[in-house]
Amino acid sequence: MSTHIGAAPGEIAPRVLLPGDPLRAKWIAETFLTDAKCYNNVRGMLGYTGTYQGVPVSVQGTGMGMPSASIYTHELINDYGVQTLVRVGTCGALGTTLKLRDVIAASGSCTDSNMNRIRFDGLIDYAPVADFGLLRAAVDTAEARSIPVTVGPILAADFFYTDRPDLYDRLADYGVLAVEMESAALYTIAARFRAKALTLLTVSDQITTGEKTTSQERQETFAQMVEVALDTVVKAG
Ligand SMILES: O=P(O)(O)O[C@H]1O[C@H](CO)[C@@H](O)[C@H]1O
Ligand SMILES: O=c1cc[nH]c(=O)[nH]1
Repeated sequence: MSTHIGAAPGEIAPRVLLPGDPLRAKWIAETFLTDAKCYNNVRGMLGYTGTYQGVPVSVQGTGMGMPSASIYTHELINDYGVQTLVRVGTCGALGTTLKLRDVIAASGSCTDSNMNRIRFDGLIDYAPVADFGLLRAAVDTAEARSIPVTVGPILAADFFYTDRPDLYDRLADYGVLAVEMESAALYTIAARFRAKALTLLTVSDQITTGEKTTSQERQETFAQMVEVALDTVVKAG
């Protein structure tokens, strides 16, 4: 086992889906995977491995925010040899174009986090980006399933409750689609260790209009995003 994951060697598949919510991990495993077995309950951060279309796939909760997601990403890659990581998260849509339950594929991730400023001594604004093969596979897969997906940059924020909503308006002016809290760390750590990563999101909150989905819906729905993620890891993992 690693410091935060209780799996034995070989119990985690090379392809992993990453929801922030551990109970979404349970729902995904029970709903979409065949013969899913729980391999982790350390800190209640549930992880499962099963098969999808005959291919081994794991699903691991990461918690909320970049420090937590960084721990799971680092250990999955370095302690368990995971090669392909697709986040399946929720987000707040910026601007007015995207609606509740729309699906986004994050081509790149802006961030207000200090993590990469520390990594690069504050001298470089590193640009965390998705793996192109995964992004292309996700777009193809969504098209084959007739699921509309919007591709573009997002913001990975350290704040859920922000004091600076004006910055969200400015980011929307610059084409940033949505805000969530993990993608920049996922993309950066995957790049550092030569793994492949992508973030898929479903709009759970419309920041501009104030519309929201329920916590039950955040935990146990958003099937279209999960189907695209599973097809993507099987096709391009
Ligand atoms: O639904 P998840 O995957 O947790 O993602 C989003 O939801 C949480 C905030 O409610 C943050 O983790 C944010 O990134
Ligand atoms: O507004 C939102 C919704 C989901 N996740 C976030 O980080 N922000």
